[in-house]
Amino acid sequence: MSIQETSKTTQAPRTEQAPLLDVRDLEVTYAGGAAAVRGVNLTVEAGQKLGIAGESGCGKSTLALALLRLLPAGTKVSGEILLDGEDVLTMKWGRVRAVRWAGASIVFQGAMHSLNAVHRVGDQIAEPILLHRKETPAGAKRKTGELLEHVGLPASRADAYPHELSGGQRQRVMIAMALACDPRLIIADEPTTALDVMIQAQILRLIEQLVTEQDLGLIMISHDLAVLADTCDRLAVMYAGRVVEEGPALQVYEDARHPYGKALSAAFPRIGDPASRFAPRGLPGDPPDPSDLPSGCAFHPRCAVAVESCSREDQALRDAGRARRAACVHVGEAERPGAKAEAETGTEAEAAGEARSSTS
Ligand SMILES: Nc1ncnc2c1ncn2[C@@H]1O[C@H](COP(=O)(O)OP(=O)(O)OP(=O)(O)O)[C@@H](O)[C@H]1O
Repeated sequence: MSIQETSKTTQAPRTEQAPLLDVRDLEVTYAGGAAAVRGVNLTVEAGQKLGIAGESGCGKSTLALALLRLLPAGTKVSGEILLDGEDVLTMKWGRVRAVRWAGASIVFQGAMHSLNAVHRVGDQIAEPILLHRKETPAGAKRKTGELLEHVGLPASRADAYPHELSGGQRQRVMIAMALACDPRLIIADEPTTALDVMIQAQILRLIEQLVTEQDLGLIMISHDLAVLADTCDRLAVMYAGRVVEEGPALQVYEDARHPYGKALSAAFPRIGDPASRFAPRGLPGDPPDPSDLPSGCAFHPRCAVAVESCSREDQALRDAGRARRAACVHVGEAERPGAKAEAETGTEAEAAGEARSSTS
């Protein structure tokens, strides 16, 4: 699994070993002009777990919704979303509806809002099985019971209404529903938000177990880098609609190369470092308005090490060592002509940034 910066004109050949999901140059702009996803490239192979992290508003959910064409009418979407080699963006609607269950399915946060309060959970799980798998009612009932047991609930819970289940049980139902038509890819958008830590850990282990057993691809979205580092193989960090850093999950979490990745990671307690639990650091300022993005690198107004060119030029993802890639002028700068002078300015900017944050 990797995330790549490719030129808009470059089309990688579709080979027999094409990844399960191959997203190329994805751009999403909402009707009001918010550029929520900008030039995202990513791939997910079967059996792999990609975490997508970033502050609220950086475009994580928009990316997830775009993958299954769930965005509101009037939203402009361009690029390619190849699921098993088939472009979701150019499919006919009938095919999109089938792909939403059998190709890839989403587990949303807050199961109470996603489940229909007036229908038994079993009927809600059975519905896509009847519709897309064309099972008989008896076959759909049997499969529903199997799915519930698979996610750790007794088959008899099929008769329960959502309000009769705990938050963790409801989220298990959502996972069973996502698995109803045997998808190849699961997209989990903050699947454990609003659950207590013990239940959160159980749900994360369940998702991991199902992905491994069934050789599924997983995209897990969260603002919690620590949860993603614990669950996923790889991590992509988004800022203002772009992937600014990606690499092996633990390495990105423990040693991010992009100043935003570093700041995000510093905001969480370190595994094995109890002292950090009491000293998580915040990032001054707010993410930019996607309808009015800063010029150059969108992170430069908040960046403690920004140099003059950062307000003019955005950077592509580049090799940051140890299989990581980061979109920052300082990454790999030793080899770049003129880097020394900019780095010195950066040191001054860093000092100024520290002064700013210590006084704020
Ligand atoms: N339907 C919409 N119409 C217009 N703008 C939208 C819409 N949905 C989201 N946005 C904007 O797009 C940007 C990205 O939002 P998105 O929900 O994808 O971010 P996110 O990273 O998932 O945030 P969160 O973690 O809070 O869910 C935000 O600035 C948001 O206000």
